[in-house]
Amino acid sequence: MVSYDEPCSKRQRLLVVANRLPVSAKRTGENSWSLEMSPGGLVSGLLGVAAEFETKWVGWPGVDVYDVVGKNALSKSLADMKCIPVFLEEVFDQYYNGYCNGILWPILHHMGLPQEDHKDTNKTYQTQYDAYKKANRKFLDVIIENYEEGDIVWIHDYHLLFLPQYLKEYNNKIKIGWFLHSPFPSSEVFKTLPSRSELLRSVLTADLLGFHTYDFASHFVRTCTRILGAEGTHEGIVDHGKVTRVAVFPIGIDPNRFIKACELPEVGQQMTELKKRFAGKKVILGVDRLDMIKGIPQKFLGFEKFLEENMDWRDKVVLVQIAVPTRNNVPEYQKLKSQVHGLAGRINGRFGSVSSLPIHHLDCSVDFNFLCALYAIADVMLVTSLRDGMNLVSYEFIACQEAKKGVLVLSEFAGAAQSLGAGAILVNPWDVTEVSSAIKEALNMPAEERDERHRLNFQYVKTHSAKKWGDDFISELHDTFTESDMKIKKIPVGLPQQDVIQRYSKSNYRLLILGFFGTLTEPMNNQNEELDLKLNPELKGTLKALCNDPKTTVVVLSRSGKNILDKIFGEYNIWLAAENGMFLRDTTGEWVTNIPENMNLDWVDGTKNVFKYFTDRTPRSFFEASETSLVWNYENADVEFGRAQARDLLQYLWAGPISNASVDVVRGNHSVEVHAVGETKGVAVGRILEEIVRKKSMTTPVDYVFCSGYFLEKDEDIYTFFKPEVMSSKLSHETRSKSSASNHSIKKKNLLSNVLDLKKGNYFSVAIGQAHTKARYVVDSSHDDEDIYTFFESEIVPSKLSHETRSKSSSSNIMKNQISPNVLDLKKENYFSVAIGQTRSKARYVIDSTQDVVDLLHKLAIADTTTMANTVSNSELHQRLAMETRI
Ligand SMILES: O=P(O)(O)OC[C@H]1O[C@H](O[C@H]2O[C@H](CO)[C@@H](O)[C@H](O)[C@H]2O)[C@H](O)[C@@H](O)[C@@H]1O
Ligand SMILES: O=c1ccn([C@@H]2O[C@H](COP(=O)(O)OP(=O)(O)O)[C@@H](O)[C@H]2O)c(=O)[nH]1
Repeated sequence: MVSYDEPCSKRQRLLVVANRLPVSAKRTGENSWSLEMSPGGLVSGLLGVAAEFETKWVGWPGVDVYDVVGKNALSKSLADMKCIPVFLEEVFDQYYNGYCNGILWPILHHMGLPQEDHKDTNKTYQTQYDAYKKANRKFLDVIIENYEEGDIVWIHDYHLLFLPQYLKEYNNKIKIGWFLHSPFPSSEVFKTLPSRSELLRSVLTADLLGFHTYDFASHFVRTCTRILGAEGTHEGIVDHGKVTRVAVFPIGIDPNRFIKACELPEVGQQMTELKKRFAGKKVILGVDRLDMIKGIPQKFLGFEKFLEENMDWRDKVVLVQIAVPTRNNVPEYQKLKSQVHGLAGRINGRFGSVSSLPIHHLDCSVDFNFLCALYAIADVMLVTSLRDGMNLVSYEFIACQEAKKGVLVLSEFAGAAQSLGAGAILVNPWDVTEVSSAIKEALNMPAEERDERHRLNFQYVKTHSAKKWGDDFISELHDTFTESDMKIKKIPVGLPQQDVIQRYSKSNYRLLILGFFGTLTEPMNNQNEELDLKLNPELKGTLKALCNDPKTTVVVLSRSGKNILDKIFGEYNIWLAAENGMFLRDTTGEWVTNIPENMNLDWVDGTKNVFKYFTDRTPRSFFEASETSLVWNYENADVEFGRAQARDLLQYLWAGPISNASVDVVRGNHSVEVHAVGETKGVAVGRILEEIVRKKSMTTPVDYVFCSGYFLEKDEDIYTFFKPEVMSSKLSHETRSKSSASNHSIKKKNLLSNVLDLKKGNYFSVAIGQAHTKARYVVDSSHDDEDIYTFFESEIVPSKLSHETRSKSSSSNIMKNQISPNVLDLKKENYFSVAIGQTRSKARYVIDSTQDVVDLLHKLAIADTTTMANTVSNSELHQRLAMETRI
């Protein structure tokens, strides 16, 4: 029975959340319940942890209770044990028997997804999945009721994959750890699971993810890279800029609990009785839940072969198998029971006699003391799991064998094989001959070898206890949370929408600088190649309204070529910068080139050949070529293969066409871009400002800037463009080499003067979904383009610049030095740079999704006509826009 220390205010509060509470309830009357310890290693392991913390358990009490009287009485009894019940009621069957144990369990244990039974429309994959989500919400509700600030929430196992996400949505500050007690399968197996991405993304919202072994952890990381396209690093998983720590924590037991139990007179008595019962025979012990993963049929087949081949052992050995009933309502488990009974009957029929049976099979659980007695008298422990998270039974056997020093025969597919492999005889349970030989070896093993093997294992079991496991996990969770908290402090804040709109409507001349790909395009899933890019239909009316507003100038900055931008934006009164500003188009549709006269483009043909070569050899990759840049994109290809190919491609490029060329190479998440030196979005903005001033006879200075998009780091100079330190920063080596650009700018100096009047709060740089950005704000998505945001900033001095980015940032600085003091009147608050979908941006603000930018643009489009712009619904906005722009 579980016991707990008295609460102590100094101890860390811990909410342990697992499907199963450590005690299971049985109704003894309307108002009364009896509680007994729940079976399974998860409970055993956690009992060793609970006393260290001020622990409360949240979980299912092992019974369905529907009546209020019963629920209240049970909750009260459980409260004494520091247990809080989650009543799963009508969702239980489809959640636990269905989704958890019928679908997830086989997948996690490499057993394949069962065929969906289409005849049973009440229990489909979808209904079970829905029940699973509902059950996770029920757990959430109970946690919310009991959560106190500062609590650590430690979630356990595959039953609760949605809980980290639900909890973070409720309160992002809750420290959440999640531990998987089962194995994690190879990505090829996990891939077969419908909703695989949703499940992975949810669990990745936790702060720390733990696995028993390195193999399981690396399977998980690899699955995330292959299925989500996330990045696996030494820290864990980086997905959309969010880092989730992944680490290995092998569980243990409380060894002293077993050692002490073996010293109890009552246990001694049981041991004597057992020895008497099996006198003259060696005892092989199996203790498993009656589960497919435990390989009980394989164990019996191995034992049968041993008896076949070793006649002299037939009446000198007995296999005692405790098969603890489990998940009785899952059809696969019912079938397994008949199969195991059939095999035991066959073997006993073949090799038994009137006076003795080779297999003693018990379909029941046994009490703790009797279990210890069994462990202590056994000569051999036989564990033949086909796949097992850890297998604590093998640890418990070792803890009880100080006197006897019996032999552990252990499946190489149990997590325990990694920790107890040195002392155990490892077997492949599928290989019946190997199991048979291992039994023989174990039974015949000399005492010295048994001692040595036992010593190794006992040492491990003693030192790697459940307490150590829990301490390690919680301390890692603390560290992870503190680190991520520190990182979060550097993250730009969410975009203050109301402020953006109010300042917009109060300003006299606004500049909206927008990225194209991923910002104004249709949602990313529908876009495979740049040639297919289309303007997000939701934005057509909005853009028209903004472009036609005489007080607003809209600029679209893109890596795309002139033709694509012309095709898409031809009808708009808009400024366009193609190929990252190498070409500019004003509102009349006239393009001007910004390519320096002496620009060397000799590298282009050779680079195209390399890109073509890799495109041919990397299924689903493609490349885009414009006059001054080339991009090879593998976002639709197999991620790992794409990354390996990208590394090779770079070797080819550096060894060949670009070895002496004046180019920048930018490695995106799923792309490699090569372009002529000197084009960043920051530089482009400088040129655009010059052109705007040249072409428009401006009487009012620009007093509001909103800048948002997915920008590569190199392009983030746009965010800091207006910051005084940057404007006055010393010119570096690279800047000097761009002197032609600077001369050009100096010539424009007078022309640009007095054109900007930007108060600090009127500048909004917004990264989409990035935490480390130069933009002032962030929204979320997947494309990889940044440097534009810092163009308008001045406090941010560019951090260490890579070989590729140095030349660009400096060239944008030179533009800033020349332009901004004269053209911009941008008080800090009047510049809004917004990065999309990134967590490492220099933008001032961060927003979660492109849709946030789309909605904001809708609101800006009508901001002058309504003071309620920030409160109207999207459908209302659409209606108003439709009227205003007659679309
Ligand atoms: O709660 P049940 O459905 O009856 O199942 C019992 C537990 O089975 C699994 O246990 C695992 O945890 C052990 C400790 O980490 C590990 O040694 C073993 O290999 C696993 O099978 C399951 O993961 C638990 O959630 C269940 O409670
Ligand atoms: O009748 C029994 C026999 C065993 N166990 C316990 O069940 C756990 C099994 O854990 P293991 O990690 O081996 O496998 P799991 O059942 O969790 O998959 C061990 O702690 C055993 O002491 C139990 O509760 N009742």
